[in-house]
Amino acid sequence: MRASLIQIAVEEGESVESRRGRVASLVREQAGAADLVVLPELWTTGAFAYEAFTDQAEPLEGPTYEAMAKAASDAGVWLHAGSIPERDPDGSLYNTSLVFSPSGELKAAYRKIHRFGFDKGEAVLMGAGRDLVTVRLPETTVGLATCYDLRFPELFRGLVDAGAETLVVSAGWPERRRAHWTLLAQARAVENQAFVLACGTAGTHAGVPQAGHSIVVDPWGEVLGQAGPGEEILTVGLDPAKVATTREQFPALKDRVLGRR
Ligand SMILES: O=C(O)CCC(=O)C(=O)O
Repeated sequence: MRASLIQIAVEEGESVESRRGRVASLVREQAGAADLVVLPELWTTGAFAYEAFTDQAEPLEGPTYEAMAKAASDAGVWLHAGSIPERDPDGSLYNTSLVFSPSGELKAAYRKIHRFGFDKGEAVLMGAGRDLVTVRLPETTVGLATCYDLRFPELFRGLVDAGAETLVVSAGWPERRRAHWTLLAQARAVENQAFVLACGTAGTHAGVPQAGHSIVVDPWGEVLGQAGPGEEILTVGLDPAKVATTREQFPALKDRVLGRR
């Protein structure tokens, strides 16, 4: 199985419409190169462009949904389309990730559970998701997480309990905490004996330089590939069977004592 993480630069100089078109083209270019394509968090607005959340919020089946469903089916790939600022029919906002099948059908939507910002930004502007979400691909079961979620190991353990073998993290992680990003991605892979595919953004928006350095880690904690700081497509080959062999050969998950389901 091949996965491409599209680490785009999110900058204010580019309109949301233009970025949406550019990202759709990049997804289409993955036809034949990847089975699964992953995009970052809130790439239409930027994860720190708080004012734009309200201005650019869209219904679940809004313009980003439409463009990404079409890009997935044109390319014939599974597409984790990153997240959008979703406006619920009741008016509240959520940071919602979308996963499309190669025929362009929505297979999963995940509302970010842990909102970032403490008492400001996303934490006050957006509602919190409540549900863990997994989606079955032909070769692996994917568990969904978004950015700040990476700091909460219990979410990932819950996804593993729900059958996840590949953990996809869509993010807009800032450069100033890049060391945490790499460390936590590896930790989540090792402790859950799962692949971690973590896709962030490049560039600077709302005055916050982004970390880039999207990363793919295997169930033994080995880094299969890591992007640099700029815009880049990171394509990595994965052997999905490595989850089962790692869990069989080093069965630490079976030795859980606390919180076991
Ligand atoms: O946890 C962090 O350091 C970054 C989190 C973040 O930027 C986000 O969730 O948008």
